[in-house]
Amino acid sequence: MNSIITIENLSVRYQQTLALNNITLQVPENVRMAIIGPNGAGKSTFIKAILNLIPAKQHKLSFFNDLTLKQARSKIAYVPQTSEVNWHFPTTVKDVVTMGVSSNRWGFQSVSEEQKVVVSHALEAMELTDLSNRQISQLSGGQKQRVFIARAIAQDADLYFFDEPLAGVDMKSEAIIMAQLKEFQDKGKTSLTVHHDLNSVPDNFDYVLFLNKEVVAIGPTVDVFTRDNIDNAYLNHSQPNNIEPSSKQSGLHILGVDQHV
Ligand SMILES: Nc1ncnc2c1ncn2[C@@H]1O[C@H](COP(=O)(O)OP(=O)(O)OP(=O)(O)O)[C@@H](O)[C@H]1O
Repeated sequence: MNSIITIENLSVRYQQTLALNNITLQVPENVRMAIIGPNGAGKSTFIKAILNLIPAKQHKLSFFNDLTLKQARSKIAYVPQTSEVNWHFPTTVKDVVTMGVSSNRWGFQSVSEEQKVVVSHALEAMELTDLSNRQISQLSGGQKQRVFIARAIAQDADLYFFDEPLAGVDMKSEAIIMAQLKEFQDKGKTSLTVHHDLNSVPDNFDYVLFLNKEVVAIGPTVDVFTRDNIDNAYLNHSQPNNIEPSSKQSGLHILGVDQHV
């Protein structure tokens, strides 16, 4: 198996909270992987620790078989939760997407004609062309998500991380985003997506990581997306005390599990 990410013994602690405990896993190349688990399971922490955005306990981590994060960084794109972005920053949709192609984050004057075409295609793919000159503060939730996904498309990475790209989005945006994940895979790329709707996992992801502070299961959707693993991830693990059940867990009800975590 060609491993695009190899992780050994990754643990993360925030003061009193052990967010991730001794994660060891491999992600194969060219999968469309969903990261699922209840609120507070450590899904966002997992992505941030892999990308060295937060400190983790001593562990081993390699990308594209044997590259360090520093060596692999130019091949990696990350789309954070929209809540982590300063939407009042005075900039336009097009300028944000242009950041995907510009090595000098704010030096748009250095963008070549070729790069402008890449930006234009990314805007088109996310159906944002008409909104190109709009300030990012004046976008709907779904449009905001699509702006950052367009930036990731423009980056032309090989490995993509999406943290809850469907949070707060309308159905149109959801369809556009899911189609884009498929397109990434068709182009040989790998994506890891924090996802909350269990019902839509089988149709949209071919690989699944069930996470609840520890790895509950990981593998092809057809093998690991089972009732037992869902129960193990959502019901059988002890939960952090500070987590409130939320609407994000509605997928559980639809699947017929009647207990809250
Ligand atoms: N900056 C922080 N300081 C302290 N604790 C934190 C911090 N960030 C996250 N945590 C805690 O770490 C645990 C894992 O959080 P994380 O956000 O990774 O979970 P998650 O699975 O992404 O949750 P959700 O589905 O609600 O987004 C939770 O108990 C959370 O409260």
